[in-house]
Amino acid sequence: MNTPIIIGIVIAVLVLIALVAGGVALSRRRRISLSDDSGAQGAVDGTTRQVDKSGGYKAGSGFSFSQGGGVGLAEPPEPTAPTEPATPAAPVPPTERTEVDGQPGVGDDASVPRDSAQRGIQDVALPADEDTAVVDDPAAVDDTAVADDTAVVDDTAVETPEAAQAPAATPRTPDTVEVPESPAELFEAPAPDADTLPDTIPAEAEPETETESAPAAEPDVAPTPATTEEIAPTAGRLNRLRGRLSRSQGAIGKSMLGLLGAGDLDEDSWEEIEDTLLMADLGTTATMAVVERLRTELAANNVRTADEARATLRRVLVDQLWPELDRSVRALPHAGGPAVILVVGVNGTGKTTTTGKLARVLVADGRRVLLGAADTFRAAAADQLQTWGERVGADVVRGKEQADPASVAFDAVAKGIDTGVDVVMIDTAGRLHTKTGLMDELGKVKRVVEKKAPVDEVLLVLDATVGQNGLTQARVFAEVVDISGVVLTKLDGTAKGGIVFHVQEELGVPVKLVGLGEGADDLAPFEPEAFVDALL
Ligand SMILES: Nc1nc2c(ncn2[C@@H]2O[C@H](COP(=O)(O)OP(=O)(O)OP(=O)(O)O)[C@@H](O)[C@H]2O)c(=O)[nH]1
Repeated sequence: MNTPIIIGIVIAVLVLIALVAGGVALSRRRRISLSDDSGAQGAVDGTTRQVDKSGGYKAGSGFSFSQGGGVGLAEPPEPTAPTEPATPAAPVPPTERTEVDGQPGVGDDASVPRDSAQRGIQDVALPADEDTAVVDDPAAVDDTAVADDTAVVDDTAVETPEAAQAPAATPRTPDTVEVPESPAELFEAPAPDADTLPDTIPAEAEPETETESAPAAEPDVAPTPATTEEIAPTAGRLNRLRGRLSRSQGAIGKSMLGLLGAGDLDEDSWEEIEDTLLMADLGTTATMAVVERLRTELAANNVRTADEARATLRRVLVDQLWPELDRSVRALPHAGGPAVILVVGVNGTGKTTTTGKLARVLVADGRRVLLGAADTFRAAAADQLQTWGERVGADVVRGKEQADPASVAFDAVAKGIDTGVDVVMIDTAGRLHTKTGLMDELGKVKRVVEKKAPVDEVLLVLDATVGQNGLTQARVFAEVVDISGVVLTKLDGTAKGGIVFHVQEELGVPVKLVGLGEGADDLAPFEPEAFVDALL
């Protein structure tokens, strides 16, 4: 063989080797093989972190409360403009009801309410000297939104409390509360569901009739009974919530880890991963972001083992939950007045239950809590709240059925200032005959309360089991009031825990609390790391 032929053969072999090597590298970038190396020490990034596989949600640090500075009204309602999320999501204009699954929508009611015909928004009397505070802030009042707000205010109708002189509220430990020695006691005697508790409202506790012309009577404050149920220490009782996210764990965590650990990740696998996330209700934006980051990180970090993949998945999911957001509930008193929390949402999402559960946590924390039953739409709602008040050791201000909710809310805040409580929590109505009626009423409740004290926190309660409809509801509420936090309830009853990602993405507002059951202590602070650990 002559030399040129030998050189040609060598060059051909070299080219062939280069092509094969290039092909392998390319295929490795597109397909990621994972071996089951769960016993191996050392994970990606050199850490040796052991991931909790128990599926337990451990919000070990308890609830975080802070002082608020007041939450303003949302921008004057642009009828079709959705609230701008912090991270731009595909703009979806608020629509009328879109769901077809029979779940309640904003302003819907399953049956025609018995008082729908005569119900309207009534005028509430306000002190004259405080009117200017609101008039000064044109954004705070949109009288076009509340048709009968234009009526003349009767200054005599509400006694003006000495708000400025109200003593600064100091936390105290209620002496009627017995704290159990061990959280185990709570397992032995779970709290009954509020809905199933007997109606304990005595006949004489029925509120006085409120009329526009008559001077407002002292708000009807339901007295706290002498003894209350035992309240669990918040830190210990959160252990009870272990396993409540098991359905979402199966749908997100197990599915994702199964796919990532199955071996070669080709395009079909990535499509399956995408579908898994979408089916768990993460929404398109969060799903695409998670998939994109997973692809990049798995390739860049040369992830090869299932443990490494799990660590990567955990990091990506936690980051997508915006762990840097402030999730403290603004429930601490300030500047001589109580914190004011407005609890809003459609009917049946768990507003009253959440109000009761949160009041329970606050009371256990040594705070004095006053509850305002501004859901005057149905008497049972106020009764339910009053039952909660009795359980947790909080007074309740309520009005007559069909009383103006804004008036009840105003009375509650006034009473809270007078009596020096730490926090006033106002439970609002979740239904009216029309969406417009509900929103007008809610906007008015907030504006009227703000004549007395700033609203520190507006908690939107969403039912995690209703999926996309919850987002539609959320957008409608966000148009009317500045939502400062979301409470996602019934996460125990759904495999779609991914809604947490979607809600935050959509509203740009942090999920602060999660409801994980019907029990009095089944409310937990939302912690991204603990939540993701519970899923994986
Ligand atoms: N499984 C589960 N059920 C919950 C949770 N939170 C609330 N519920 C239940 O949901 C139902 C409705 O709760 P409510 O608190 O009455 O809801 P609401 O929003 O106040 O309803 P309206 O007063 O009609 O506006 C009750 O049976 C609660 O026990 C939760 O986190 N998990």
